Amino acid sequence: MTVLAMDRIGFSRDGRPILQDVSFAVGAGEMVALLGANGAGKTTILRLLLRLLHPGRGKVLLDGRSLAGMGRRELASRVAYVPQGHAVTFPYKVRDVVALGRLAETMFSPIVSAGDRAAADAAMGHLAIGHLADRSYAALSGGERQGVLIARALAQGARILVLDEPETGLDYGQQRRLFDLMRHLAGEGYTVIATTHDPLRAARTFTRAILLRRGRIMEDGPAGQVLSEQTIATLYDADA
Ligand SMILES: Nc1ncnc2c1ncn2[C@@H]1O[C@H](COP(=O)(O)OP(=O)(O)OP(=O)(O)O)[C@@H](O)[C@H]1O
Repeated sequence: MTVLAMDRIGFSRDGRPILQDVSFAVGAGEMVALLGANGAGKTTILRLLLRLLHPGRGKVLLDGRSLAGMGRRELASRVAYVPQGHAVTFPYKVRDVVALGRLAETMFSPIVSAGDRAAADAAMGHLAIGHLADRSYAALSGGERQGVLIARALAQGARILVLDEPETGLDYGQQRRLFDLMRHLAGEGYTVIATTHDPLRAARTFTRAILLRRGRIMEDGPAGQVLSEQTIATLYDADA
């Protein structure tokens, strides 16, 4: 069943088309890779899904309802963003970073309740990172940080996770653990949508790939089939 969809989306900046006629529908339990050359429009799609941008044409639909009329709180409880593992200078403990996911529920109240703490602990337990709870977030490795940011998204209560190049800066082992985790969550019915610059891994790991070329969908289908040598060559050859 479709949980999140784009219906004939068009988006321009300064009169320049960035996305044209982009349509797709994603169901629960799908793990979707969004691939394309630099500037193809991947991040723009993520930002539209999170309603950080508004489409010029078409609609983004969550459970069949347009995002346009949805409250910020409702949206945040359904769709969570996992940014690239960013560096922080403040000495937050991991538990506090995960509890920040509850801000969507507490409407930005600075008070984190016992319930919020319990949700944060549950999310860390779910991802088997409870042992990091009292560590400083700033002192974690890139892979550990990504795990914490995913826990924050789970603490938010969202079942749809939107990740921006989650493998960036991670070594091979950390990448593998991260993708295993994403696959595990998809197996539990979470919807995972991630941009990536690694077509070979996407072909092996994701259930589905959407290939974006110059703001249009070039291919959309089972990742292992869609990501052939030929399509990968076309996708990344800007002059072709
Ligand atoms: N704030 C902005 N103002 C003007 N143009 C922008 C802005 N953000 C993005 N763009 C343009 O929109 C197009 C799509 O950008 P987007 O970031 O979605 O691409 P991407 O596929 O995510 O690229 P990358 O792989 O480099 O992250 C690019 O041509 C980019 O220059």
